[in-house]
Amino acid sequence: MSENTTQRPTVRVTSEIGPLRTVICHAPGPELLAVTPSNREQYLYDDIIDLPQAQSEHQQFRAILSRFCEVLNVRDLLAEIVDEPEVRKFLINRVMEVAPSELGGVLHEIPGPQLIKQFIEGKEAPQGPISKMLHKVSYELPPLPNLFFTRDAAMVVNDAVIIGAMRYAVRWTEELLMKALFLYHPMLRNGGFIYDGTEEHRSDWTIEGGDVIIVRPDLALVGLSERSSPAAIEGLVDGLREKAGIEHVLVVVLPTESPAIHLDMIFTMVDTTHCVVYPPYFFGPQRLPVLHYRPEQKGIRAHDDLFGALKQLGVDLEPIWCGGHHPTQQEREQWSSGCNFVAVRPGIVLGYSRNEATMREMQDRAGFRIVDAIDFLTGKEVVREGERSVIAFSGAELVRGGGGGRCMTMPVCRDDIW
Ligand SMILES: NC(=O)NCCC[C@H](N)C(=O)O
Repeated sequence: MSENTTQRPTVRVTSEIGPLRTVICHAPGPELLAVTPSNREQYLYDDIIDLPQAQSEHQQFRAILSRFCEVLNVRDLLAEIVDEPEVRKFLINRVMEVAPSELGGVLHEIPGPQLIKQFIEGKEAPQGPISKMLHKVSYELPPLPNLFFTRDAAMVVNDAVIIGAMRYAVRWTEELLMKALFLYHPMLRNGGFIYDGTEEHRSDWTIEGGDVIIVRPDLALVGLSERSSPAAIEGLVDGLREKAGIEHVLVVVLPTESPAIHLDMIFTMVDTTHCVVYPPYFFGPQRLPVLHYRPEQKGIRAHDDLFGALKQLGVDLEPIWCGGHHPTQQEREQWSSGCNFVAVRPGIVLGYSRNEATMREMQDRAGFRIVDAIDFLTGKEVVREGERSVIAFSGAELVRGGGGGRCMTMPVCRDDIW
């Protein structure tokens, strides 16, 4: 196979909002059925998802996206490369390191589509007498119920790629699937890895995509969160400068105990001039500290709020308050991914319709038109470029997985806007 880094890159992301051209998603599948009330915490779930309902919500989400860009699916992309001996060997050997079992030899013999199915949906181990008696199931290959949050296990920054170093082992196989795609898939040629989480399993060296936000080609926000650690962020910044031209990193320091696992659960950009935020974390005495890190100078400077720090770097962003101005609604809607929008054009974003107070705020304070997903898909409502709109889709089941529109998309190509 030809090397994915020797030809001109096909991936490029220099902002959060530039016109989206290509995005990677994963339609939730039977892997979600592995989650039960007794193991949900281990699988990083707050609740149990109804699969058919989640699938239909996700289908609607992808249908909206596909009106604006090419939507690639993890399964299809893997299917297109898995029969290459090098890819198959990479996947099987590396997955066996993460989840060792007797299966290795068997996996080499099974057809490509079945192999991918087992990697994603997992493979139950035969029940022994104790498991039978105790009504327990174990897995030889772990299922990946968080894979539909494609944002987290890989990130494109400019022309280069970060492979996540996932905080919890239940998401480690996701890193490998993503790495295989960026290593071998001809549609995903890139400028190389800035950081490769598959080589990094120290528990205090972790970085996940929900914590990486590209504001400008030279400026990234990184959340220091439950999921992304100081050591990994420090390890990342030199690579961000050398491989991706990032000169400024603003580290937003989230509290250790937080309803937000990632930065993108409290902050997303929705236009060149606007972002949606969880107010208590940015305004008032509980606001989060921000550290300005300049890789080139190795220096660090503390700021006491994000907006001040951004202004000093020439970024003037107007915050829209998630949940509006009522604390109860702010908290409720933050929980249901009310800050978590994905932009398909500057000023055109997708978000969960249940977050009504946030939507009203976007309408009243920033002139966003609220467009119902069905009306958009049936052509009853048209979204025009240059006219601010939020396409509101239902995600009552999807949200139980712990994320929203941004979490469910990994942009691989956006037009530059600055
Ligand atoms: N960027 C995001 O916030 N992604 C959501 C990930 C949810 C998933 N259940 C997790 O806990 O990892």
